[in-house]
Amino acid sequence: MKKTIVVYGSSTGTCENIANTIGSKLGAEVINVSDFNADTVANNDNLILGTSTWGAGELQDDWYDGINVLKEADLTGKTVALFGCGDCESYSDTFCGAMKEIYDAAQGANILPGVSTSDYTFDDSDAVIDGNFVGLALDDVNEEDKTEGRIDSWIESIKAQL
Ligand SMILES: Cc1cc2nc3c(=O)[nH]c(=O)nc-3n(C[C@H](O)[C@H](O)[C@H](O)COP(=O)(O)O)c2cc1C
Repeated sequence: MKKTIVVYGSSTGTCENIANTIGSKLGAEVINVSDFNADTVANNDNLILGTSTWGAGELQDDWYDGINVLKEADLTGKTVALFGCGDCESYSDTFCGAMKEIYDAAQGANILPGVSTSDYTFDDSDAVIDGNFVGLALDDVNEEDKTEGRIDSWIESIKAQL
């Protein structure tokens, strides 16, 4: 695996825990997005980027500066994988929607495929393109029992490209 970093934005610790799990499974460094900057991009080949979704399909607050870092960076040759935390019952219309904002900002990188929506129950999400989430969607609020298996399958599906 090339040089890899996990970057998360988290308001109440859920996405942070997920990021730490992913980081330990990959053996990768994990940082809060508030510490994400141009050097982070320059010094890593693989960026694993995660956000929870707040408001109605909006980014976790700390990600707004991170989005600008991504937009201003030269992402040529970088590989990006996305993950998101949400709540498919209380926010069924905007489930994990914030991943799409990071996906849009990361255009120019090689963005690895996300997961099929077939394992999820929700009404709508901006983060779905052609039947797939743009990253790994997780609902640790209602489906905590599925989280680790979802992480493991997703890592299995992307690790050869990292
Ligand atoms: C006020 C509020 C708004 C939320 N909006 C959404 C949403 O639009 N879509 C979604 O999937 N989850 C939504 N959630 C659920 C959070 O994303 C979920 O609780 C997540 O695990 C929080 O992760 P964090 O602690 O890492 O920030 C919302 C939660 C709250 C309290």
